[in-house]
Amino acid sequence: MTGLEPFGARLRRVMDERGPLCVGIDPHASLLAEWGLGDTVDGLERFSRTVVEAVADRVAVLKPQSAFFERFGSRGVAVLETTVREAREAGALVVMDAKRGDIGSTMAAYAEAFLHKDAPLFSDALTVSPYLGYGSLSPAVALARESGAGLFVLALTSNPEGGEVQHAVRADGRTVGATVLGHLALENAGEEPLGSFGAVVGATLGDLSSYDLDMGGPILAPGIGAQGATPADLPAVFGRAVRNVVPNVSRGVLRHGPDAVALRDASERFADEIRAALTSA
Ligand SMILES: O=C(O)c1cc(=O)[nH]c(=O)n1[C@@H]1O[C@H](COP(=O)(O)O)[C@@H](O)[C@H]1O
Repeated sequence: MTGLEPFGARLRRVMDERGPLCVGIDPHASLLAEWGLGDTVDGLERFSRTVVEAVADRVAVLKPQSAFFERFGSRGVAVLETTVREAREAGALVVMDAKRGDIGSTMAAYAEAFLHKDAPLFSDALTVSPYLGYGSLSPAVALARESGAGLFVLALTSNPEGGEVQHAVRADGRTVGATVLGHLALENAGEEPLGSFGAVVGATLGDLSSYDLDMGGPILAPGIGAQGATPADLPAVFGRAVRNVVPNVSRGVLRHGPDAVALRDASERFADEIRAALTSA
């Protein structure tokens, strides 16, 4: 299989051209209602298309949250396929937020579903959970390398409950989260200008100076906007690794719809605030 150029290289380029913002496509039932849309497949389709038309030609990354599409069954998944295709055609990279993770042999099938270049849901990268053991992700790592796709592996998540697993200290004295970051550093070794194997680290987490976040790959940083973090927090949370951060905003942008201009303006405001925060870092 001839793959695309590696995800990390493609991501670095689009981040340099457009800035690093990732807008999440999270069609919550409450947002569909606020937009005056039905909680229906038609509403889902109009919501997703509006977001793609408003911002896919200007942000680096769009991140559809699969659950909000799966909720509608096969017709919702069909909308997800169209959303991914149209976002990619407009020049954004698509991170499929499906947070898959399973025993290795099943993980191979999840990888085929999202990371095989001929799959209907092929995406530039996929969020995955390493909490069945990092090694269980090997089939996804292998297929991502072959396709020129990437992974974002949950390391230190934005939700307060995550700490009981991720900050837990192993027998060797390292935390579970640091162990995940260590695995990613090995995957990305020697990859220039940026590796394809990223971590998810919440922008809400405050001081992370005890973690080595500089692992050669991108860091997807959700939590800005609705979860309380701001672009100004990024330098303090991520330190030197801030140059590799892809900050995600979902509801903070989406609540400005359904007007496309208002959505675009909201996304530009976050992009400007992120640029200002990174410049001062
Ligand atoms: O993997 C993710 O994207 C993710 C990881 C995490 O630790 N926290 C987190 O909020 N997310 C996702 O990021 C998005 C955040 O949405 P907002 O809080 O509306 O900006 C949702 O789609 C979450 O599922």
